[in-house]
Amino acid sequence: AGGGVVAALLLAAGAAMLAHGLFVWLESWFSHAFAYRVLGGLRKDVHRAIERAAPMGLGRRRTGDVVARAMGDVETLEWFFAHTLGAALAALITPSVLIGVLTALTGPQALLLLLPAVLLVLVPAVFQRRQRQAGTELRERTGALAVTALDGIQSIAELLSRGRTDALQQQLKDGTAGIQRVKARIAWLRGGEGALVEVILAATSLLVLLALAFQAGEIPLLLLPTLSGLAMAALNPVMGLAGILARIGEISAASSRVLEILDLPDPLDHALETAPPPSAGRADSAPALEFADVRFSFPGGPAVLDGVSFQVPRGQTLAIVGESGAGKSTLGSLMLRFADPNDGVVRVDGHDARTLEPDELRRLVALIPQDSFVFASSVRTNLRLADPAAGDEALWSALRRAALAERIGVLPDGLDGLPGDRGEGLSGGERQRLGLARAFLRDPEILVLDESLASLDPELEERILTELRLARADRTTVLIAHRLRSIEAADAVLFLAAGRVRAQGTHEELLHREDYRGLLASQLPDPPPAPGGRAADEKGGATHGEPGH
Ligand SMILES: Nc1ncnc2c1ncn2[C@@H]1O[C@H](COP(=O)(O)OP(=O)(O)OP(=O)(O)O)[C@@H](O)[C@H]1O
Repeated sequence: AGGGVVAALLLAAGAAMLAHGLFVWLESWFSHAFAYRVLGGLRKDVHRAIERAAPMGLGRRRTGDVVARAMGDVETLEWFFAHTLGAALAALITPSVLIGVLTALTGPQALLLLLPAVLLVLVPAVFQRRQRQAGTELRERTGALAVTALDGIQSIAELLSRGRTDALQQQLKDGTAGIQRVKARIAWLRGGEGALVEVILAATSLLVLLALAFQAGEIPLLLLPTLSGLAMAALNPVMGLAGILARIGEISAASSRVLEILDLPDPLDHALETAPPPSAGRADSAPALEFADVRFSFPGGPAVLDGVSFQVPRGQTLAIVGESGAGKSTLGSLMLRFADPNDGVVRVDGHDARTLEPDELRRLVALIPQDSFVFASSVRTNLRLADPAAGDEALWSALRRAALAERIGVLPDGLDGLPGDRGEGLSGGERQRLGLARAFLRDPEILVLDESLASLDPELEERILTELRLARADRTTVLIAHRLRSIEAADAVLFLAAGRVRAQGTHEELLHREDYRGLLASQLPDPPPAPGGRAADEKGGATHGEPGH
């Protein structure tokens, strides 16, 4: 009879091995497919949240840390999702089957094996609080190190010029040492968990042997090793699950960091987007751009714009001037719907900007920032950002109008190349012109230039302003400008001070104001002899002094 049982056991073991192999394979495939499906969505959501919030600043979060969250933390979650489901299934199925077989062969005392199985899963819980603390600290330190490394690369010229690279290296060293310390603590905790697991296993195998020894009369001796082997095999997958649960601290830290990104406040008010169909077309009589009593503040901050009202008729150019920090760039951000005002309305072509989807609005309005971002790619790719379908002819024409064709023409690879990793082989002004070439390519109805001509010499500035005028007669342009030449080129000037409209009118009109002349003092020619100048001042004060017009 013993031989029959052995044959049956061997057969069962062979079948179990096959089933196990198949299960591992399917599980791995399924879990990964599942994890990547779930987390592919998560990655997208994380990027969307960053995209929403980033133009107006990520608060006190720093780029390197945000990148660490979007990449490393999401990856940790991916690992967890990809492995936990299968491990949990295996920890359920394998012990149930094996303990069932053992119960059939040796009697109900085999059910006692459930006890160590439960104990093994509980081990991580003992260490969980401390693991979570260590996990959070590890994630934070990793993020901080990423910030230091990224800042270090981006500020390298500054650091070198100040002889501060030693300090950076020290910081990197300290950061790494800090991470090592936390990792050592985690290893210590894991070691404790491992030891506890080993103790439970050793006790179990001892008890199994003892139990089998007591039954020695009833069970063929030959079967004892097999049976005790089966008993321990029942606990194996449980240990696998316990191993994954041991990382729960790190994983919960990663997920709360990712959730923090997903919960970044949305600076846009989407409630009106579905309201009136914007396809109703533009109201030709309406100004291209209008701000009506707009107020805006950053979360928790003071008012940056405080009751700003102005209009720009279609085809006209408005220059926005004001001291540093007056709120000029913030005005530009609201035109692009990087944020919506707290109060008041921004209208584009007569439509409340909040009724236009951001993408739709940004087809009408384009912003050229002071530092146009140059991607680590070719000139062609960099330009096609503005118009993905543009052919070479259009690209060259845009480059010509941005006065950059000659410089790109002498590159060995032409449009396919780009000097430097991210255009470092171009001068500041050339990079700025690359940004302007994007504007020519796109030819938006409303163009906002935020100090985008600041790095150009006066001739180039003049030339680009002329090209912009020629390119599209009905274009409305907003120039955020410090330089006289740009301001003089505008049809009207909006003079902003501390978030309020100090005055508006033509440049000539505003020149009568002392504060306006004060702002431009270093660029204005010496004032004419006394009598005329003083009279103009007083007259200007009376006509244009009232704010908000
Ligand atoms: N992301 C932000 N979070 C909080 N406050 C901000 C943020 N960005 C700008 N501010 C503040 O808002 C105010 C207006 O800034 P803004 O950039 O609009 O000024 P600006 O007139 O364009 O200045 P500059 O000529 O120096 O570029 C400033 O006081 C600035 O400190």
